[in-house]
Amino acid sequence: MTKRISILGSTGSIGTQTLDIIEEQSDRFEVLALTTNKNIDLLVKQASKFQPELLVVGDQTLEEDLKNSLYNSSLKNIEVASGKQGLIKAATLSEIDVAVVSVVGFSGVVPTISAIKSGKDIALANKETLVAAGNIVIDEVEKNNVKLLPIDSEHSAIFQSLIGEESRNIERLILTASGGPFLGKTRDQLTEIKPKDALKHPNWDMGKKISIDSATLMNKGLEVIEAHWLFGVDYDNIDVVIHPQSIVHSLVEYVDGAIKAELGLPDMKVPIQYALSYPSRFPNKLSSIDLTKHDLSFTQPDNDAFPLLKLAYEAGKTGGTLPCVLNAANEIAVSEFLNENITFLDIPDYIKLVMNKHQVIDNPSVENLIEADRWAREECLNSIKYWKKGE
Ligand SMILES: NC(=O)C1=CN([C@@H]2O[C@H](COP(=O)(O)OP(=O)(O)OC[C@H]3O[C@@H](n4cnc5c(N)ncnc54)[C@H](OP(=O)(O)O)[C@@H]3O)[C@@H](O)[C@H]2O)C=CC1
Ligand SMILES: CC(=O)[C@@H](O)[C@H](O)COP(=O)(O)O
Ligand SMILES: [Mn+2]
Repeated sequence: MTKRISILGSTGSIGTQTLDIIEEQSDRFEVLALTTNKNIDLLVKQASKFQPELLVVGDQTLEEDLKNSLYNSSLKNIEVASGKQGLIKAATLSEIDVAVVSVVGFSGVVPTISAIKSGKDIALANKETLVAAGNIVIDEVEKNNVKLLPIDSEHSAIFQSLIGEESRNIERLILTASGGPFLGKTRDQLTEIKPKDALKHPNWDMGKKISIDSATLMNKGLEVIEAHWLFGVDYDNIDVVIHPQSIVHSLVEYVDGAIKAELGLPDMKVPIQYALSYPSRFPNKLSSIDLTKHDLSFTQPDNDAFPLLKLAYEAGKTGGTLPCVLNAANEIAVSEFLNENITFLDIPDYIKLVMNKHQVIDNPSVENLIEADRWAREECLNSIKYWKKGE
């Protein structure tokens, strides 16, 4: 039977790789909806290849442009929607079996929760959704009895390492981190970092936001919180090790001392395909590794040069709206760093500033989270403006 899919964020790094897999396995999948934020040229190209029923552009001002691009073509019968409601529509289409959520940032929260409430399985790349709204997402997954399948490489590795095991036998999860492009540098050596240097990830070719998060180690902090919610493991039982080769994608240690892991070359198509084929596996010409050609090493993270990993643990342990605020302030700080309005070393300082001002709400509702996200973005931007004025 073919699986019917919506891809939220089809024009991004994960979205385009998901479509590559679907093209390679075209008898197994059917694409019913595709979404972009602004890249309507690529969206239309994707539509002509995959013939979905619905196209969505996140930026509402581009809805007319998208309609015009379709008007004089064989695609004119495709439905068009835009904005937040459009994303929800794509995530909840009655005919789909699974929503691939590969948008970036907090924009994934409401569509993901809506899809779960409509009984859809979720293939989740968008870690920010679990960071900001993990309590609600997991609640809804249980209530609606849907599958939440991780695409993030570390979480896919842990998910695979947990198959056949009882959760009470987990001693700890061990997330691997590449260390990013500045591994081994001291804080003093990070003062002159430019966005183009921070965007050069040593092992993975990814979107801009996650590439900067990898360079600051915030990506690993977000992944610790993501792992806590996905696998129900306490923060004290989640460790991070630096593994510069990104070949061991993460590990699980059990109470008897045995460790299970998933290994492979750094290639996101493997975890994407697994999320779509689960519980089965499909043969594919995906990367195969020659283990004799790789030395594997593991060291401790440097929390002085890269303070965001520790800060994310603190936010996760406090819980409530604090992880949502950490995420929102990070989204703003990363975007301001990419626009060269703040320095690389400013990123953690602004996030801490916003977190320190926040009044945490426990057991937040979706509305509480939307408000905390809005507040933290505004607070972070205002703090940046204030400090820049004083320069
Ligand atoms: N790339 C990777 O290898 C990995 C990514 N992830 C996670 O997957 C998610 C996607 O990452 P990645 O593919 O790299 O990101 P990209 O920036 O490459 O793509 C993001 C996608 O989301 C769309 N988008 C961006 N902002 C919005 C918005 N406000 N509303 C609606 N759509 C939006 C983009 O549209 P447009 O094209 O117009 O910008 C694009 O389609 C992130 O959460 C990331 O952390 C996890 C593991 C690995
Ligand atoms: C591919 C993937 O899952 C990314 O999250 C990747 O792990 C980022 O690399 P870092 O380990 O440098 O954060
Ligand atoms: Mn990852």
